[in-house]
Amino acid sequence: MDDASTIERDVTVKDVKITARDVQVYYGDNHAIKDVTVDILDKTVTAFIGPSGCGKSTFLRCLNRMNDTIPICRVEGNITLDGEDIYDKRVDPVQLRAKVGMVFQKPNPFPKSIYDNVAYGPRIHGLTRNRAELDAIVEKSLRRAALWDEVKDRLDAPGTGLSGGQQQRLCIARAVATSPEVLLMDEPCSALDPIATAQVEELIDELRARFAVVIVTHSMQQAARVSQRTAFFHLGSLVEYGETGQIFTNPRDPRTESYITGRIG
Ligand SMILES: Nc1ncnc2c1ncn2[C@@H]1O[C@H](COP(=O)(O)OP(=O)(O)OP(=O)(O)O)[C@@H](O)[C@H]1O
Repeated sequence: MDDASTIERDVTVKDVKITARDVQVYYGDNHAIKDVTVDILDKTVTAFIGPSGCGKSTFLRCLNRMNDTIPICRVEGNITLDGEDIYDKRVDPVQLRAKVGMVFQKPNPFPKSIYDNVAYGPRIHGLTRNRAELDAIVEKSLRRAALWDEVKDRLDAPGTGLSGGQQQRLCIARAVATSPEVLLMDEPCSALDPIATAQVEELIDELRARFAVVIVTHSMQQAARVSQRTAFFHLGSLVEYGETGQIFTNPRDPRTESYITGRIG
């Protein structure tokens, strides 16, 4: 076996966190995701890019069963997390979402204190035995979200009183507080100014030391800056998936090339 195939084999065996096989998603009669098969790697940032309406968010939501909450939405195919079928009847979607956390486009802190926003998940999942343990998780999560220094003196203040960028980092702290294994981010910077965007991008890079991160983004510059792997979607299909540098410098499919050079989208 040559070196290249050894490397490829190492990646597929050791580092795959999520597998998707022949995934179809329908909203009523609208076939929104067609035959998507992909392996998402652990400790890697994967970017989903593609023109508006191509299905990026829909596919992202399949990975923690958020589509279950949309009555007309139907998901077919197979998706596993660490080899376990996440659509198995025995899987509790609420538990799954603690393992596969999500951060949305618009920062959406609960109308609670900064502390309670972060403590919410550990409380409902019973992750701590006493206040000291909860305090420790809140501090660790806020540190991981690069927000601790800015809020440590006002943990009782409302989360909604923070700036947009701080609110988004609070939502990231809330998501990491349940010790997820995967973090899904749906255009997490689209409501942020350039400084807050840069902070969140830096944070994403740090988060990948611990988690698999999947980010939907409209910004190709952002995908190039933060991700190691990129998936290009078009009209509900996964057209091309590979190492980010290769996708942006040497795309194999003409549709990918048209998108990254600005001819479609
Ligand atoms: N809640 C929903 N109910 C019905 N149809 C939906 C719903 N969400 C998405 N769709 C449809 O599914 C298709 C894919 O939409 P989706 O939002 O996943 O694309 P996207 O690539 O994330 O788009 P954008 O970049 O504009 O956010 C579209 O045809 C859209 O109209």
